[in-house]
Amino acid sequence: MDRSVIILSSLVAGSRVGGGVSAAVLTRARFTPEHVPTVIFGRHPGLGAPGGGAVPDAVFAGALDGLLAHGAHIRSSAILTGYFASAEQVRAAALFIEAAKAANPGIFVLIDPICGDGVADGTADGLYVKRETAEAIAARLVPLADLITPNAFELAFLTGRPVTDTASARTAAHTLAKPVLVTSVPEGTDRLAVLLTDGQTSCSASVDRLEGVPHGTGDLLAALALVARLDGDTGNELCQHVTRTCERVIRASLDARSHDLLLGALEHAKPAGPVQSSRPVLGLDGCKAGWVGVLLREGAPPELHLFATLTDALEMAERPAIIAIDIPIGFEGTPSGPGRECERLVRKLLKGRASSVFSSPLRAALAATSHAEAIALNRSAGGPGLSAQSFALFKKLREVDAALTPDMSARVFETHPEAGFALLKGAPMAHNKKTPEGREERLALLARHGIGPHLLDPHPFPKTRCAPDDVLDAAMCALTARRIANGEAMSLPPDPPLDACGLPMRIVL
Ligand SMILES: Nc1ncnc2c1ncn2[C@@H]1O[C@H](COP(=O)(O)OP(=O)(O)O)[C@@H](O)[C@H]1O
Ligand SMILES: Cc1ncc(COP(=O)(O)O)c(C=O)c1O
Repeated sequence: MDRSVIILSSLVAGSRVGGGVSAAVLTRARFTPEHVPTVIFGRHPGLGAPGGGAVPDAVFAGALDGLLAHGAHIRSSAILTGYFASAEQVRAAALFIEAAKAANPGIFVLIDPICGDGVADGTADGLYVKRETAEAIAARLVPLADLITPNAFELAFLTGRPVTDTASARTAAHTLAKPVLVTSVPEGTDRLAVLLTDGQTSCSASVDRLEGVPHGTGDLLAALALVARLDGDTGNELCQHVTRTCERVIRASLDARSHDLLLGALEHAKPAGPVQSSRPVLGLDGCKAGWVGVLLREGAPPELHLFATLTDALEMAERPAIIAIDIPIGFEGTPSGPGRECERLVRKLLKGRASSVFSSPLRAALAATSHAEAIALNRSAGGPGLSAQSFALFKKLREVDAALTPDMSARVFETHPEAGFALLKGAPMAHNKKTPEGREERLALLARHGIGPHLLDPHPFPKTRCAPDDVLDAAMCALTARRIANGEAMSLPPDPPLDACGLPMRIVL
């Protein structure tokens, strides 16, 4: 399976709705969209005559046959369906999904049963697609879904039950006997809830009901849910994440007085935020024993952890939502300057302590097994020689590089604790971190930001397993992880280049 996703939905050129929104969200999350349009419109039909028209049924079905012949369904991670122009298109989509599931049982099918909006009383008043199209979606597509994303009206239509609040939404959703993510469930008069239920458990998140919200929010939320699901999120984590991210995009669009959703606000390089800070965050630094971590959780004291491997940290039971790590992520093939761009930018911030920013080796040098070989490989790729200190980190660099994939870049971030301390203080630290004065000034800053001295002082580990400054650095990384989770962090550079493996080369502070 590769990271492609097949989208069967509208193509609305001028408005941020339909399959175009799904494709944009997936692209930002580094999936490759394969979009078969059901209609080609110039603008959203709600804004006036949309122009264009439906893709003829035979053309649509023919394109699906072509995709099957091309093996797209075998390579793809998921199929996402949305807006359909006819019942015949729905039937063709159902046959396509059946064939895809037969060939690739792991393929994930998300059905967004787009058919109407309005009073969710279980009747057909409020359908904006033809009734037979809506009925075909209910009869043919819903049974094939791994996740369904109706709004309150659509859930009521699919189940014949009124949906007036989260309790009635839950009852209606249970009758579908499938995981359902219901959007726009009224919660009193001034809030809207998103409810996720899988038959056994359910969870919800809610937002203020806002005026003048652009079209396309349902498409945005469904695509975000698909990305989250493919990245392994489930339950409350998924529900909170998609609701908050959708809210952020809506608010950014309203702030900019845009009639369309401003998808730039998604900024995949940055994490979703402001997220529920109840999700734990982890700061990590390499140490002799492996990795030392400081875990921050809302309402609980900070915790120290030692991990033998990075994978142990990534998979720890607390499942930190954001992990900030003091180790380079992403390597250049040929040098863009002295070190990666992010390292040059951080050096500028750290006048006086710029030597603490190490220049990463080039990717080719990572394979070296001796210092001499590392120097030779780095030079033959066009880079400078490498210090013994830098070669000493190679084992850790390789471990991180092997463990991370591009889809983890919304969870795992490279940071630089010296720059983090400088940001907290407003100036670079006065003393080297290995001196008693340097330790004192760092402990004091950490204590002021909620990581009290008792956790870190006296040094809690044998020095043969973890050095005192490693723990301070991990604590600083944890504070940065919390800034990232709260949407307060900055990425250097803001729009980072990707390395050959698709990893963003950035330092986040
Ligand atoms: N008026 C609004 N105020 C605040 N959030 C909204 C509003 N409209 C939509 N949203 C958010 O977008 C989500 C999806 O929008 P929704 O209108 O339900 O999709 P659809 O386009 O399928 O009808 C909602 O669950 C909610 O989180
Ligand atoms: C062509 C078309 N019309 C209407 C809609 C419904 O959009 P909304 O619920 O945002 O008004 C969609 C959503 O994808 C669409 O693609």
